[in-house]
Amino acid sequence: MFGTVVVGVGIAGRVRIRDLVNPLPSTASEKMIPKGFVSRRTLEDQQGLKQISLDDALAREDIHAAIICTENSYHEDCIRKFLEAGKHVCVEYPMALSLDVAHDLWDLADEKGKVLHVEHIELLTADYKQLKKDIQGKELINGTLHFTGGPLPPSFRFISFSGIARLTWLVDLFGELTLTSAHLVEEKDKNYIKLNASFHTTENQPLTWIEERGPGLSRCKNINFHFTSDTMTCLPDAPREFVGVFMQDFIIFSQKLQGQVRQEALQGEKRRILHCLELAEKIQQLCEKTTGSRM
Ligand SMILES: NC(=O)C1=CN([C@@H]2O[C@H](COP(=O)(O)OP(=O)(O)OC[C@H]3O[C@@H](n4cnc5c(N)ncnc54)[C@H](O)[C@@H]3O)[C@@H](O)[C@H]2O)C=CC1
Ligand SMILES: C=CC1=C(C)/C(=C/c2[nH]c(/C=C3N=C(/C=C4\NC(=O)C(C)=C4C=C)C(C)=C\3CCC(=O)O)c(CCC(=O)O)c2C)NC1=O
Repeated sequence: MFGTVVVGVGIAGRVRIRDLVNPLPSTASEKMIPKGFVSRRTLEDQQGLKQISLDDALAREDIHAAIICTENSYHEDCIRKFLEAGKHVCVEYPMALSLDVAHDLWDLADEKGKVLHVEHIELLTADYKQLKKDIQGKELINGTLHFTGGPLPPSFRFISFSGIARLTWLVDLFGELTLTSAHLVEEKDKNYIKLNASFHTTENQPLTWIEERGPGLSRCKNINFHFTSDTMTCLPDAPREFVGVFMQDFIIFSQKLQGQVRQEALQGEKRRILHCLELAEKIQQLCEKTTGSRM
């Protein structure tokens, strides 16, 4: 049994509390025992769960794992504290805001012999699983993934990190990428931002990622993938799965704690996460170079 706390009570944190309090019967998630939640604010009970202090969460011996759902700017500090206290960690993406920090945190997890799991629910949606199946075996000529969404607060940090889910899609679909260019358009007074990043696949085929955020833009992903066989211009519309994406991720985390995930799978996942963070960092550096300012 693994005593577990949720840290950070925003949209993701509330969903995590829901899943922790209602594990899916006959899955590894049943071994996770809710012990409370941690927040910088003083909050009333959440879905029957009590608030506890960060210090208590770190010190208590009946707490073995933390699910970190704070804004991106707090991930590093939170992960470090829980790993140092000898707890397993599940963190919402992006795990860190630089490649160095990410390496450092994995090293700390290894040193402590604890699981460091990074949520990537974008790979668990029914639509994505269908897309991956549909693309299998096709030869890419070129492609674009264009995301739009509402503005994020500054604590979600640079757009290539807050939007790492789109990068993760491209890498999971087409393999490791090489960045060829990155360009940022920002209209701060309008709360509008647009990133345009270009890559080559290992086969030298071009891919473009556009991440656009501004008031009135609804969450949407547009694809335009040209293959030698055909062209895909919309996402497949797969029926919703019975088990929600955050619950699927919670089960994977629980399986990792129980030693039920193979080493090769863990290593592959870590390699993908680090590769995406490396690309995100290179995009940030290139954008800062071209605008000449830190963002
Ligand atoms: N919402 C989602 O569907 C997903 C979120 N994530 C990740 O989860 C993390 C958290 O994202 P969200 O929960 O969506 O963000 P959010 O803005 O709802 O919550 C983020 C943090 O803000 C704090 N917070 C919220 N309202 C506050 C207030 N009025 N005063 C002080 N603190 C407040 C919460 O305690 C929480 O720690 C991010 O790293 C994000 O990238 C990842 C995948 C999906
Ligand atoms: C309605 C308002 C709404 C908000 C404010 C929201 C926030 C939100 N959703 C995210 C990802 C995500 N959010 C979802 C899904 C959901 N997330 C949800 O809050 C709900 C209700 C679903 C619906 C099932 C998924 C699958 C991702 C992963 C990235 C993606 O594929 O878009 C992220 C992480 C950063 C990012 O990838 O953009 C944020 C901040 N999502 C929303 O849908």
